[in-house]
Amino acid sequence: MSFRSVTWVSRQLRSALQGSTAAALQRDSASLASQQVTWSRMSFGAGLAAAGLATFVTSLPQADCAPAMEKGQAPPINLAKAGFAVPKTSRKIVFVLGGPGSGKGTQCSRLVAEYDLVHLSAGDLLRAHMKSGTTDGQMVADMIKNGQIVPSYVTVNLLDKAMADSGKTQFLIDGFPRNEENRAAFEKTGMEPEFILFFNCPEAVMEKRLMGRNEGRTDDNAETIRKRFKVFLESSMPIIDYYNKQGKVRKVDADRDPSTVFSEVRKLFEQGFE
Ligand SMILES: Nc1ncnc2c1ncn2[C@@H]1O[C@H](COP(=O)(O)OP(=O)(O)OP(=O)(O)O)[C@@H](O)[C@H]1O
Ligand SMILES: Nc1ccn([C@@H]2O[C@H](COP(=O)(O)O)[C@@H](O)[C@H]2O)c(=O)n1
Repeated sequence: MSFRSVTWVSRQLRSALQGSTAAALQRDSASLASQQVTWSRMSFGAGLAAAGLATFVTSLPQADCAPAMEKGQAPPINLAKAGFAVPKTSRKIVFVLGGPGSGKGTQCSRLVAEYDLVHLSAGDLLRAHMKSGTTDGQMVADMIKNGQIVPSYVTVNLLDKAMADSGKTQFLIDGFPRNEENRAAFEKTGMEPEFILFFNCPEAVMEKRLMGRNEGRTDDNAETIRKRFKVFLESSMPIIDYYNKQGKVRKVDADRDPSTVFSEVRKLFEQGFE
């Protein structure tokens, strides 16, 4: 099914929006049109009942809808904020894997600009957590500085919470799973990836990129980069092999300029989830 295709859910939602209960949203027909486009791009269904969604949309507080509608955009919809939990099994997940500096984050940013996807970087979540002031936070800071993989209970909890808080259903999970422990812990949650987007890049290219990144990361230095490459080869590559045996890996040659890489990434996403 394609990312852009109009699904049962979006069709049901659209017809619900055209009904009398959507009167408040129909005040601005131009805004409503843009809202329909947005929903039709939310392609593969979340498996949520259309009636429930319609009730939720029409019960959104005006404060949430009005500003976005004035700009001619879709109103922000956060199912979690409205107490509407998305079942874990309805989540559509793509794991984004590749060596350190292969360009995962760069390509994820481009993907979220084009598709209705939430980008969750395991590394970013861990970096935010290390500032939490908890014992775990200090452990995470030490492990990142040494290029080690943080225990899965920390990372999986952070990812699960971020997914739930987003109120969305489609996710790019970048930099996870990094080892067998990560993979097994995620599987236990009942969620599974639709496919794996794998950025293949020579070490020398990745090293040059990381040394030039200049984002103040404690692990972007020659010594830690060496350790991260070792961990990638020894612990992360076997995970890519594992998914490859399941026919789930979509590989991209990442040693090209960002736009060329993205045109290939886009093609792989247009294949949808088979
Ligand atoms: N195709 C590319 N060509 C040249 N430079 C790139 C390309 N893609 C990304 N970069 C640059 O390389 C650096 C690393 O990219 P990015 O942060 O996207 O990699 P990453 O795989 O997410 O890294 P990490 O796993 O360490 O977080 C950044 O400075 C980015 O601007
Ligand atoms: N699943 C993960 C992901 C990351 N880490 C730690 O964070 C560091 C930085 O990760 P990036 O994806 O931002 O490069 C990584 O080297 C690990 O220390 C992790 O433990 N588990």
